[in-house]
Amino acid sequence: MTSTVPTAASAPTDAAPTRPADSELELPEVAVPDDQAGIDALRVEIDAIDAELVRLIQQRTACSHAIGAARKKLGGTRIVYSREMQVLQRFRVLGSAGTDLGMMLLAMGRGRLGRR
Ligand SMILES: C=C(O[C@@H]1C=C(C(=O)O)C=C[C@H]1O)C(=O)O
Repeated sequence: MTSTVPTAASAPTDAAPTRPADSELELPEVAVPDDQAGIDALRVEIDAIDAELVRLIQQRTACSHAIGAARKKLGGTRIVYSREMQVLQRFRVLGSAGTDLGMMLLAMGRGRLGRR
């Protein structure tokens, strides 16, 4: 049987116009600091962002597990590859590493059942 689990190979590729090259990512302007205090301030911002990202990833994973458990109870499949491809589409704006990030989030959402 052919596996349809999204992989780096099957994930949306560079061929689609919506995935920018890594050098062309659309990022907000952040002024380059000219002293150590400026670097420290940016690190404070990064730490706050990372803490929020961890919280959001925990929430996302819990939501994903809940949907999977509900579908299992209702007699459906735990994994829906067509939906996973839609999810990956959102991460294309972050370039190739963004696709990798989306794949990692999907793997966390699949949990133990998704491991091959
Ligand atoms: C959460 C769902 O179930 C699974 C997990 C997904 C996810 O983590 O985004 C996406 C599709 C499914 O494989 C869903 O169908 O929305």
